[in-house]
Amino acid sequence: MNLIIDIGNTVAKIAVFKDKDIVEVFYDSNQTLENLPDICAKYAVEKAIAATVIDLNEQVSAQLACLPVPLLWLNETTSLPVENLYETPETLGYDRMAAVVGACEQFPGKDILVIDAGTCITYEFVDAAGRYHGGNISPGVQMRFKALHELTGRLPLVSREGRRLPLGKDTDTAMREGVLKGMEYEISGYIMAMKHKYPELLVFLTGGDDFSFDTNLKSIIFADRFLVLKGLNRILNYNNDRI
Ligand SMILES: Nc1ncnc2c1ncn2[C@@H]1O[C@H](COP(=O)(O)OP(=O)(O)O)[C@@H](O)[C@H]1O
Ligand SMILES: CC(C)(COP(=O)(O)O)[C@@H](O)C(=O)NCCC(=O)O
Ligand SMILES: [K+]
Repeated sequence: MNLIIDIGNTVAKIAVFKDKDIVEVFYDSNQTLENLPDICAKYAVEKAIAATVIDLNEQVSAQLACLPVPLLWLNETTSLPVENLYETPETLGYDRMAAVVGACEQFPGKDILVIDAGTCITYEFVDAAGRYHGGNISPGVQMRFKALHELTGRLPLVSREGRRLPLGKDTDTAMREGVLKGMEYEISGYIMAMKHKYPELLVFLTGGDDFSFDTNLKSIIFADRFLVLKGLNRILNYNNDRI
């Protein structure tokens, strides 16, 4: 079995895979990886892969250093089943690459836009020949709400849940709709622009912040919450002989 560890800016995701299939997924603190000992005790793990977009504290580094199985760190030196055209592979967040690999595995030979809505929203493009062209980074939903509150004198911290109106009638509804509609327009804008350039485009939506919105583009959109984990699993299997 494979142990997959994806350490994000907000949450760590840990999964166990058997071949290509997810057996179980855990959400954990990125400061403690509390569930890791139990997971290792529960499953006959043979090898592991980890990707992180944060600097790990001593506790987490030590936990990973003493895993009882070989551990592959995903970084710019890792062999990948796609070609990486990012000009600074050493600064790339490898959760982005994992999502791309996960998408290519499901639809090889397709032009794909991957949208990952987590702490940040990332947009990645990989072409039908398996070349990752790069992509864009914008603020995630919680970050938008937090920025409006923290960088102004009078705006409260508004939560995503609550009354929605097409045009705000008070501060709460104005801010909620401003953030959520802004994200929806941003996401559908990317999809439309890329679809214009690549008519056969497929789109994957992933990340912890669920997004379903009205669009006539629905038929080309696949939602897959576990795309990064699946991509990491694919990369681990791809590197089987190298770890
Ligand atoms: N079970 C869960 N545990 C933690 N966060 C969750 C969960 N389900 C949904 N979320 C949402 O997912 C967001 C984190 O998304 P994620 O893609 O994991 O971020 P990152 O990779 O940047 O850490 C949180 O801001 C939260 O709103
Ligand atoms: C863009 C990100 C902050 C996204 O992180 P996440 O929302 O998944 O926690 C992360 O991939 C990152 O720190 N990237 C480094 C910069 C780059 O990819 O070029
Ligand atoms: K993200």
